[in-house]
Amino acid sequence: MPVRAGLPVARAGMTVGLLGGSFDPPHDGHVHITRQALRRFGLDRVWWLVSPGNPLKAEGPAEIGRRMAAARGLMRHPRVAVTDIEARMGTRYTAETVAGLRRLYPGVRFVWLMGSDNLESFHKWEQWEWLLQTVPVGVMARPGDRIAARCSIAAARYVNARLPAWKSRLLPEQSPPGWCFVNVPMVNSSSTEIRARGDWVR
Ligand SMILES: Nc1ncnc2c1ncn2[C@@H]1O[C@H](COP(=O)(O)OP(=O)(O)OP(=O)(O)O)[C@@H](O)[C@H]1O
Ligand SMILES: O=C(O)c1ccc[n+]([C@@H]2O[C@H](COP(=O)([O-])O)[C@@H](O)[C@H]2O)c1
Repeated sequence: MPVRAGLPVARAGMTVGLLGGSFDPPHDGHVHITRQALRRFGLDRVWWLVSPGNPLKAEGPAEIGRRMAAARGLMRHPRVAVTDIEARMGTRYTAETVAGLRRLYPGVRFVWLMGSDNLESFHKWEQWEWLLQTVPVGVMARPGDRIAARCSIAAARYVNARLPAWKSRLLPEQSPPGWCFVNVPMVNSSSTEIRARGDWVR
């Protein structure tokens, strides 16, 4: 299948936030940070990248078709697309995905989005410094992880590249490296907790 088939459309000059995740299952925390990201980072679009599987997690997630269907059922917004881009491109590491998207969408300004728990472990990601030096990164507060994230290895190494929260709407225009932490109102949902309750069985 050509990679373009089934991929969202974006024009050169658009700003697109990428929210990668297992979405196993998707929940209102994902919806909440997506809406916050649109507003706080002044994005034209957000794309959910429903991952074939987090390379750092030993256990695989539920089948991707099921996670995609659940995500599409939950995330309804005219400027948000739920995608299986990584499965289509055959990528697993975020750096590979971002490199592929930049080739497929020349002129589109991508911003990598994540909750603060991911900033804490960001330095363990494949080619994380390349990623930070290639796309701006928008980080949103998540219960329990705000302080540790701001003291993380990545945050400390790139302290000079941090954009203050009051300038968050400038993030997409920022020449990398650039990242911004926004203290959004927090929603205390997690996929782990939903699975533990037995409300989603893999
Ligand atoms: N409640 C939340 N508040 C802020 N960010 C969140 C929240 N839930 C998920 N995220 C962020 O959304 C992205 C995708 O998260 P993911 O699909 O792993 O959900 P999760 O609830 O963290 O899942 P799990 O518990 O299985 O690790 C990550 O960047 C994560 O930090
Ligand atoms: O590229 C990596 O090394 C890497 C390591 C850990 C997580 N990620 C990405 O981070 C996103 C969030 O992952 P998860 O499993 O916490 O939802 C998802 O897009 C993963 O592919 C990427």
